[in-house]
Amino acid sequence: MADSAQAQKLVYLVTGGCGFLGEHVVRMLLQREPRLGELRVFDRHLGPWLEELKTGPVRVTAIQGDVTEAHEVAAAVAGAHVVIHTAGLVDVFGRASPETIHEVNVQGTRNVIEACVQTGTRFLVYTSSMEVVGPNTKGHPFYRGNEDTLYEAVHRHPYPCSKALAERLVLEANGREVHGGLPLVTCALRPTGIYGEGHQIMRDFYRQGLRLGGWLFRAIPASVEHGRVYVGNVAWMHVLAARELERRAALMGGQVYFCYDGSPYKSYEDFNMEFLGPCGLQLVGARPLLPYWLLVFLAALNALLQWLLRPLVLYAPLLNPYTLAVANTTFTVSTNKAQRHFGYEPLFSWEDSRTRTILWVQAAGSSAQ
Ligand SMILES: NC(=O)C1=CN([C@@H]2O[C@H](COP(=O)(O)OP(=O)(O)OC[C@H]3O[C@@H](n4cnc5c(N)ncnc54)[C@H](O)[C@@H]3O)[C@@H](O)[C@H]2O)C=CC1
Ligand SMILES: CC(C)[C@@H](O)CC[C@@H](C)[C@H]1CC[C@H]2[C@@H]3[C@H](O)CC4=CC(=O)CC[C@]4(C)[C@H]3CC[C@]12C
Repeated sequence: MADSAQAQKLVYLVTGGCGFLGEHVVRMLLQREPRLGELRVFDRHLGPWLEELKTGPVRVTAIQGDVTEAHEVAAAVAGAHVVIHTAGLVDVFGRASPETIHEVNVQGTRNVIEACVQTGTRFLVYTSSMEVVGPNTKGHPFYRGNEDTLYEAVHRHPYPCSKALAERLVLEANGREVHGGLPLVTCALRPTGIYGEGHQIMRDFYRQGLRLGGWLFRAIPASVEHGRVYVGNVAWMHVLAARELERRAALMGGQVYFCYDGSPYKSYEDFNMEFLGPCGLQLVGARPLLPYWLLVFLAALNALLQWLLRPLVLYAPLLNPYTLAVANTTFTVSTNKAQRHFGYEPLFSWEDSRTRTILWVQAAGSSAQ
């Protein structure tokens, strides 16, 4: 990619490009990557909105494919200059089996790496997660931590296990020789809890509140802080990292970067109310209405019901032992590593992020009526 940016038009591939984050990455690339010649959008489920993107100056190629199929990945990667790998199974609610989560998140990532090596693609940005670090199974808080903070990352749940394994594969692949003899350059971005237009969990909370007459009931102490980051800023960090990865390969190659912005540090539920409150919902209780032991019991009951009902119907409520433990453990980050290494600054202010999200929730809610 050494030629001048204006002269050479580059080919980018975004896996998972029709997902919540992926769509924002696709749109951000089209708006803010002047070197883009072709944008390949690879996803198991292609969105109809892709068609509207095909009328612009950049060639947009929609590829329906599965990252667990190595040949499909290789065909999509061949000829790409940069791969942004966001595809994954984001499941902490027991919808998919542990085997499927591993197959998609780990083997799928392995397939992307091998495709880069075999076809000569040199730059790979991986969407990792805060969950690679924690919260751990011991409930240890991670308070305003950074990439160098010592923390005992202990996982049992399939999702964080798969993200940690995949991230390690990506970082270890940095420096491998690709077809053509040059080295592969990789980095991993670790977003905290992403919110914004298209966040299905936020929509589920909104609809749950509507069903309960406009009320949501506090389950987590307000003192438990959970890091959140606006999806537009996560997309921007991906675009910036992909752009700078060649020029700063020696500095960025094999590195991880937490991804966060100026969104306030609040409990998960209080943060959600920044958007659900203006949409008419109220959070009942200055402190949790139920004792923690009862929440633990109800979460375990949900897990039992999920197991019993699985042959008949998928029962996957928000409350389960894992989501309760994560929500109840402080996890916030504070770092400038991405700013120091590749000049990342949030593109959207907290006020702008909040307004955009509120407008989306209102539209999503009205469609739910
Ligand atoms: N949502 C969040 O709060 C966070 C998400 N992340 C990571 O960001 C990435 C994107 O997550 P979201 O946008 O939230 O999830 P999402 O579920 O909205 O998007 C994932 C996309 O990947 C696609 N996909 C899944 N399996 C596939 C397969 N086998 N082959 C091809 N495509 C496949 C899906 O169709 C979907 O479009 C994931 O890697 C996730 O681990 C990281 C931190 C926080
Ligand atoms: C039912 C109540 C206990 C309620 O408060 C539960 C909230 C719970 C659904 C969320 C609390 C924390 C969230 C996770 C966190 O943001 C980190 C994540 C990173 C990812 O890579 C994927 C999503 C998630 C696991 C996110 C999922 C939803 C929560 C567990």
